[in-house]
Amino acid sequence: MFNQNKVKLGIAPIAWTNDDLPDLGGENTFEQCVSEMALAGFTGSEVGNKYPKDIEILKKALELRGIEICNQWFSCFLLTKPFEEVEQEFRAQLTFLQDMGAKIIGASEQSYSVQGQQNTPVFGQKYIMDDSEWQVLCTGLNRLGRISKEDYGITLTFHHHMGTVVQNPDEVKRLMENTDPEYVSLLFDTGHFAYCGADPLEMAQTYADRIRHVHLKDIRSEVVQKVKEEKLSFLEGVRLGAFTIPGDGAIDFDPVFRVLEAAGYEGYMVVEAEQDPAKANPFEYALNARKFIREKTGL
Ligand SMILES: O=C1C[C@@H](O)[C@H](O)[C@@H](O)C1=O
Ligand SMILES: [Co+2]
Repeated sequence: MFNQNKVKLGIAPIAWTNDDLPDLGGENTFEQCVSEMALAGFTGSEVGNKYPKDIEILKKALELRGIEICNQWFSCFLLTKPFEEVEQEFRAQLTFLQDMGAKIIGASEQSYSVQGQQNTPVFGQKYIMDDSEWQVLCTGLNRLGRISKEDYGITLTFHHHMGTVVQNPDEVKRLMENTDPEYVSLLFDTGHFAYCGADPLEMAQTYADRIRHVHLKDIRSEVVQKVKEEKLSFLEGVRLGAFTIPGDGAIDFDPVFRVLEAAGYEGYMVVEAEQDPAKANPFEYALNARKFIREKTGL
């Protein structure tokens, strides 16, 4: 059994409004989004573009609904920007997260990423780092992780992601082996592992002791196959429904939950299932995801 007091459930606003494809759910308001998250039984949220920039307004809106910010995506450009520039942006985001009471920051290396390019195929076009770039990335992440831990009390988790320099299992392995567990943890995203052809269960088993944040997303295999065959971009795949909520796709979540449970996982598990809200009603899917997690974990 998961420890009911130590494991919390969140959901990402990306199912209501997709920041990478703003026409998806552009009509959904911030208030609708956070109200439906709470109604569906979630207590945590990540941060979307529609969230109020005024921190007091944001805090009040979340408090009214019993929701807290549990993580926010951070785009690192360690390979292509001076470290000091990355550090400055990182500290600004950490200041916000600390103010919001969050304990996690989810970093992704976005240098050379094709994830946001509408017309670049996501399979076969990703950038491969050379040895010196690996060195820059791992050293930079260790430095950022130390800053977030020691100056802000926030854990840096690294988000492996389709179309980025750290996508495949061998890349995640190299990153984990060459970063300090004290400063760099793993943001385990079931959907991104399954999408690139990795086994989320094997990844959970391998990195159980490094996982400090979880994104629960499922994939529709036939859509991922189409993305591969027709050389589509990551975002075209999102529009077509490559991702969905846990329990609605190809991933067997049961053994994954058992591995996290056995490892004594503590922290947030966040449903993150970006798809077209016109086809997949976000409130309905949030309710279904919550029900699925309750049935599989008792949480
Ligand atoms: O954590 C994430 C943040 C999104 O912006 C991203 O594209 C999505 O796929 C994801 O896993
Ligand atoms: Co994710």
